[in-house]
Amino acid sequence: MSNHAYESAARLRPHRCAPTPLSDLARDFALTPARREDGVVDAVEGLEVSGVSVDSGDVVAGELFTALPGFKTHGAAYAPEAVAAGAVAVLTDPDGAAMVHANCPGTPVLTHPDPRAVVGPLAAAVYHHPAERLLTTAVTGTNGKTTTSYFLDAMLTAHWGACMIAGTVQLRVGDIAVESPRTTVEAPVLQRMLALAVEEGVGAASLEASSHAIVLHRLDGMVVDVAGFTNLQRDHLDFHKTMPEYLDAKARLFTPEHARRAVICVDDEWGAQLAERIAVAGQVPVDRVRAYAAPGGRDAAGADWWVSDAAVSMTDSATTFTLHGPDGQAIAASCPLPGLVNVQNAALALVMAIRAGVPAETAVAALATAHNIPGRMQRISQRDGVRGTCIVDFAHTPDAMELTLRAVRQITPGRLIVVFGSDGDRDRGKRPMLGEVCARLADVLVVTDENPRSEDPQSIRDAILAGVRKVRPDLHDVEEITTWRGDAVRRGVELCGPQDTVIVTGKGHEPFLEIADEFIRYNDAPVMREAVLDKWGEPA
Ligand SMILES: CC(=O)N[C@H]1[C@@H](OP(=O)(O)OP(=O)(O)OC[C@H]2O[C@@H](n3ccc(=O)[nH]c3=O)[C@H](O)[C@@H]2O)O[C@H](CO)[C@@H](O)[C@@H]1O[C@H](C)C(=O)N[C@@H](C)C(=O)N[C@H](CCC(=O)O)C(=O)O
Ligand SMILES: Nc1ncnc2c1ncn2[C@@H]1O[C@H](COP(=O)(O)OP(=O)(O)OP(=O)(O)O)[C@@H](O)[C@H]1O
Repeated sequence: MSNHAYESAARLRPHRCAPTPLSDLARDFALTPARREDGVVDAVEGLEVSGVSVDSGDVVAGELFTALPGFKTHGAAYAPEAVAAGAVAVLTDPDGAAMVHANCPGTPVLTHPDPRAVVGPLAAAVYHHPAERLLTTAVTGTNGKTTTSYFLDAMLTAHWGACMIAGTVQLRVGDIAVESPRTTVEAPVLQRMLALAVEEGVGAASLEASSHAIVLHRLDGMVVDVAGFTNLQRDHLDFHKTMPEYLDAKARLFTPEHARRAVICVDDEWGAQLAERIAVAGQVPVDRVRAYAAPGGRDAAGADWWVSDAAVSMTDSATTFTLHGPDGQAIAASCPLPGLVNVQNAALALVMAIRAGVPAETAVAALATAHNIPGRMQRISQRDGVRGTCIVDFAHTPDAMELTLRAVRQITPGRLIVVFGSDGDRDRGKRPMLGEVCARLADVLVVTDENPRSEDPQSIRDAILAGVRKVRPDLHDVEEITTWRGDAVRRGVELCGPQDTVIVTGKGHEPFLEIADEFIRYNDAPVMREAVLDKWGEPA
């Protein structure tokens, strides 16, 4: 998937970018013109660049190709492709320089001991520091980044007229929206998007910041106006090794190099620690938000903003709550997505928006309309006496599934139907666990395929069903759809009565099914929409 998405992200470039002399970049970023084997030093005088790329497949004429030493290979190996696409020069580390000299004899090379660390600030300079001309927010945390960043998108758009999005689901500037290759794109891609946003008169940007991105310098070179933290849960320990190390990565976002203000959810112990750390450092003003106390979490004491009276409305599936502020504010809000986790996301987004200068009433009104987040509790049909509630969601871990099903149960007077599967070539242990959670919390289970990849789909379904049988050997309402995921979604809708909810989980916004080594275009939302239309027709 990433390759398709990465190619399309190439469209998000400014139309004009005044070129920058390479010698200025060499001076400002301590880049050293490389010395060739014959002793001659590469000359950069008179050369100019009008863009930066770290991927050879992404280079357009006039750009500087930055060849990074990678985890798998060295970017210098791809310099010939970059030069063929029109790269003016190559920036790399001393190891890469020899490789580029050997393979691209006429191309000047600059070196830096750590090109990954310098490419963000360098790209910001080449694109003329676009972040300084926009209002920017960034959300980090294990869960809730996408949802919170879409709530912010709605709030910032309501106040500034338009907002750019860069996150897991989408890269969007003005009318151009493309699939996102990852949660946080490489620094040059981000800087280009910001430059395009400035050109297009887009006033604000809502970004997601993954911990990988923070560690790998993808956000270097810009200071976001308001950075927010949702929560920290066990994840990515292959990359960060321990939870404290994982928190350290997130904490870097809340330093003056990266953010002007911090808004931290202190519902879990990690958020509380982080807020404390930022307050002690005293460099970035911090607001603490308590939406609810997660197990091991703190109570309202120690929070600047806190939530009370959270209640689910059965009529429109929204959750209402009151957000109290440090100046005695009592802001009545309605979050269009069910569940306490979304109250956390909504409360965080409201405080971030208010700190970004959005009037509270504008932010509250925008939040109430923000129910159409692709694949995040996305409502395709709303219960109205005739039709049932139909939802597409992204939950794909046992914890997320549990939270999601509990939230959906609260808005379901009838039966809860879940359509789900589990990934192939990934964590096998979670398959029976997903089966167990669904068997405990739902009434009807439709088991299907997610991304079988190289595995036999039957064996994945069998593992899920073993989990189901372990906790509910008596459960009869279990169906296995072996043909095609779309058939399972249609079956779920077919089973859904007027008091029921059907939720399809696991793929959310994702636009492909990965079967064997093929990427097949597929998305749950349009399939469910078509099934809803076939069953009930257009809503009155
Ligand atoms: C672990 C990690 O983050 N790796 C990143 C790292 O890759 P790498 O060091 O392995 O790169 P490599 O394959 O060795 O290639 C070396 C260099 O050659 C370049 N290259 C490579 C091939 C080619 O044809 N042309 C070319 O120019 C690459 O762009 C790279 O700069 O540097 C590359 C760009 O320089 C990133 O694209 C790559 O992200 C990979 C694709 C990735 O999957 N990252 C994931 C783990 C990630 O970042 N995930 C987080 C979200 C996590 C979450 O919350 O779920 C995210 O922000 O999406
Ligand atoms: N605040 C939250 N706390 C815990 N779980 C959450 C929270 N918000 C959402 N979730 C769960 O996590 C899933 C993914 O939500 P979301 O996409 O907003 O998070 P994310 O951090 O962007 O994750 P990803 O990068 O994988 O998209 C949701 O389907 C929901 O089940």
